[in-house]
Parts: sequence; C-alpha cells; structure tokens
Amino acid sequence: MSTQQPWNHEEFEAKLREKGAAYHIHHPFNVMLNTGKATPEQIRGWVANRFYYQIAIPVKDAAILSNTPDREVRRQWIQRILDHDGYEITAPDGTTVRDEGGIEAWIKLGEATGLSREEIVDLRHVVPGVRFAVDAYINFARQRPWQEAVCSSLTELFAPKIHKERLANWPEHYPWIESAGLQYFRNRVSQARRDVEQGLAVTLNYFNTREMQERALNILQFKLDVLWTMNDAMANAYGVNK
Ligand SMILES: O=C(O)c1cc(C(=O)O)c2c(n1)C(=O)C(=O)c1cc(C(=O)O)[nH]c1-2
Repeated sequence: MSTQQPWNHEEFEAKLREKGAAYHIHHPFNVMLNTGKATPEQIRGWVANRFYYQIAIPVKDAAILSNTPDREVRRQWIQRILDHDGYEITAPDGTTVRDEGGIEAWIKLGEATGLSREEIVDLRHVVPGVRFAVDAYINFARQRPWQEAVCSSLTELFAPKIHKERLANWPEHYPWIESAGLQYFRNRVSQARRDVEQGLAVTLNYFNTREMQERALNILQFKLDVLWTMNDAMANAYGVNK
C-alpha cells in the first residue's frame, strides 16, 4: 500500500494528462489515416470497425447510469446516451424536438466513404480483436464501481485533438469523401470537452488517496489499451502503409 500523500487536484490532473503519450493518436494505423496515406479500403475498414465502438458507447453509459445512485450524476450523464442514440421528444403541447445522434452521423460518415448502411450495421467487417477490446470496455463499466467507469472515459481528454486532426487533414487528402460525411467529428469536438469536464470532476474527487489515484492512472491505461488494441487489430487486418 502506498503511504505517500495524495497529489493535489492540479498534480493529479497533470498525471492523467501525461497518459496522452499512449493515446491511439500515435498508433501507426491512425498516423497513416490522418496523414493521407490510407487507401479507400483502409478508411472503409476503419469506419466499419469503429462503428462497433460507436454502438458500445451508449450501452456503456447506460451501465454507468444503472450503477450510480446519484441523481445529479444521472441527470448529466444521460446526455451522453442522447448524444449517440439521438432522440425524439414530444412536449405536452405537441412540439417535437429530434436529433439523429452520433451513431446515425457515423453511418453517414460510412456512406460518404462508400460503405452501404447495411454492411455497417450488420457488423460484417468487424474483426475479432476490435470486438474483444470494445466488449472489455463495456464489461468493465458493468462490473466496476461507477466512478471507475467514469474514470475510464477520460481518454476523451485527448479526443478533441484527434477529431480536429481529421477535420484538418481528411478534406485535403481524401477529397473523394464528401465534407458532410465529417459532421460526426465536428459535433464531437465540443461534446468531448463537456464530457471531460464532468468526468474529471468525478475522478478528481473520488480518487482521493495516493493509492486510489494510482489506481485511476491504471484504469486510464486500461482504456488507452482498449483503443490501442483496436488499432492493432485493424492494422493487422488492413495493413499499414509507410
Ligand atoms: O475518434 C476517436 O479517436 C475517439 C476516441 C474516443 C476515446 O478517446 O475514447 C471517443 C470518441 N472518439 C468518440 O467519438 C466518443 O464519442 C467517445 C466517447 C467515449 C467514452 O469513453 O465515453 N470515448 C470516445
């Protein structure tokens, strides 16, 4: 057991952010995608496989909702499910508000790359390594205390940069993908920032001894490994061009 003093919030947050060095933004398969070296086949392979992650996220968030007795947390956390699944809500006066949600936006991204809706949603292209890695994330959220599951979402600290990189580079390198198809990435930049604020607040407060803070870093590493392993599996299936 560690007998050291806990890091203060600033130090602890800095330790979490240091973990960005192991983010999948640095994986050779992602570097290939974001530097314009990928073939249409490789891009389609990535989009079709990442769809399995997209559909897992609201399931994972529903596990967190079901595990927390804290109503204030649930009030905020439910937004993530709406972000991905979309919603159609009719007020008592009959007015309806709808949003197609991130999963639908991801399907549109897939269609913009030349995949059919059917071959995306029936998961035929999802390779075993991606499936196992994503399932591990869902299982972790189902089985561990909800604060640990919240902590595991903190790879989102590093996500705005990867989305912005795609928005900056894909139109130049892959002009055959219609710009409207990239809407998912545009939406996520601000959504990820908001998610991170909430996830960080829970994590900084809950992991309040040095031993727990070290556990939080290991949890974040687990999630980084989920994303890294997905990229390994896709690199194995589709290859990496130098
Ligand atoms: O494209 C990416 O590289 C990337 C990474 C991550 C991430 O770091 O987990 C997420 C997303 N995108 C994303 O779009 C998203 O909605 C999301 C939710 C979560 C989460 O763990 O709750 N991660 C991510």
